[in-house]
Amino acid sequence: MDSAVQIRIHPVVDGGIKPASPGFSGGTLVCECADRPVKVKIDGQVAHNHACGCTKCWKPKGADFSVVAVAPTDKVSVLENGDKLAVVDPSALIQRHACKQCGVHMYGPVEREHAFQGLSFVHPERFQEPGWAPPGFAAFVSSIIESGVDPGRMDGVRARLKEVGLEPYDCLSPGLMDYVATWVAKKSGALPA
Ligand SMILES: N[C@@H](CCC(=O)N[C@@H](CS)C(=O)NCC(=O)O)C(=O)O
Ligand SMILES: [Zn+2]
Ligand SMILES: [Zn+2]
Repeated sequence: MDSAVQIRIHPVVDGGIKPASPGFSGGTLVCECADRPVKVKIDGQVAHNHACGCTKCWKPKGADFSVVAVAPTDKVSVLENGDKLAVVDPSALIQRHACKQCGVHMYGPVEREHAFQGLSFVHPERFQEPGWAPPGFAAFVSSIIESGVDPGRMDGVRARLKEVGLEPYDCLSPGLMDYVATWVAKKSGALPA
């Protein structure tokens, strides 16, 4: 069997990445609960969508990666059943609000002083509407080993990511890393504000 076939990056990647709809103006994220699902509204398109291999981002069952993007926190609102939400790790930079019943992470605002302050991390695959911006790269790829992936599979995983057009990085993409470093340098005074 072709080894690529056995690699499960994520359902929205493995099934063929669908392009964004130019007219997508936002939608509603819905958790996996059949009863009283949590619903979160996002106004506008998401940005910086990517596959993330870290242990902290929510992954659907059987996937080695999450698919996660950002939206401005002021464009995020809980529509229904917010009483089912709880913050997974209050000490983390990203305050991931998960459904206590099904475990899906619904939104994760960055409130701390940070380059990403004012943004919320969301999982676009939970939109009930099509047309959201697809993932464009893969972040924290080596971190999938921390979830138990055999290190010997990494060459195949990286080859598969490249094959589907998701350049693999072991942290964020160079553009985002530069953005974060620039923010830090401006804060410390190493660069003019
Ligand atoms: N190797 C670590 C990496 C965790 C990590 O740094 N995740 C990134 C990408 S989501 C991050 O920005 N985390 C901030 C946070 O979790 O609040 C793991 O897999 O747990
Ligand atoms: Zn749920
Ligand atoms: Zn992550």
